[in-house]
Amino acid sequence: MLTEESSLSPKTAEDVEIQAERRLPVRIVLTGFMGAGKTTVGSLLAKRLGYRFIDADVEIERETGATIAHLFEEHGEPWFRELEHETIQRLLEPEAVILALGGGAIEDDRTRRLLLERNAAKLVHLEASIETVLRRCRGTESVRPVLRDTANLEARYHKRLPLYRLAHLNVPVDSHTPAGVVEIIVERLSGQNPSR
Ligand SMILES: Nc1ncnc2c1ncn2[C@@H]1O[C@H](COP(=O)(O)OP(=O)(O)OP(=O)(O)O)[C@@H](O)[C@H]1O
Ligand SMILES: O=C(O)C1=C[C@@H](O)[C@@H](O)[C@H](O)C1
Ligand SMILES: [Mg+2]
Repeated sequence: MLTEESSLSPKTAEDVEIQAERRLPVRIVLTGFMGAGKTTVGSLLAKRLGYRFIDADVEIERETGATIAHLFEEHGEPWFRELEHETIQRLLEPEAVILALGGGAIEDDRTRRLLLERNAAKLVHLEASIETVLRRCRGTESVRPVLRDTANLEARYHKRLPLYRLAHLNVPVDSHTPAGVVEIIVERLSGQNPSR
């Protein structure tokens, strides 16, 4: 005779996967250096899970009616970080959301606290090497103003790395396709393959 537990337990590998995916966090936030793939992977991950995808950079541009490059030039980076913090706080209110952060959001103390201490979301770091970042972002200086500061770019990368690594989950991305990165995130966050 089946015990209550065994009759309720999942029977197929597909059932196991569906149950595990139901345990996924209601908000997943992607962080990482410019070019790590936050926008690309975030949009795919949202489709995969049926969540809404939001890109903080795109929201800031939409709400201000100005490009990020213009905001940096006109108001400077500290002003931008303040606006970015307020925007992220607001964007984290709804559930079933994948939020791609701007590459520098992690530098702001209040943003880090919001992401790491309040348990509102799972923070996922897409970790790309400096070589990958430079290759993927080549020629995009007009839309990524921080790239123009070439003298400080490597130092910025190394200053940010330990901050990104505070994330709940770190995923090395250099040798994975965007779809591959999505599968790793789903597996890890649903506990299907926690050791990877
Ligand atoms: N896993 C990947 N493999 C190969 N190319 C990738 C991968 N992920 C992203 N790319 C490519 O790298 C470039 C940068 O990706 P994307 O814009 O998603 O990065 P980002 O982290 O959102 O950058 P930013 O911080 O500037 O917004 C794009 O051309 C994208 O197609
Ligand atoms: O790395 C950074 O500091 C930035 C990355 C982009 O996503 C934008 O948020 C902006 O260009 C700043
Ligand atoms: Mg992006």
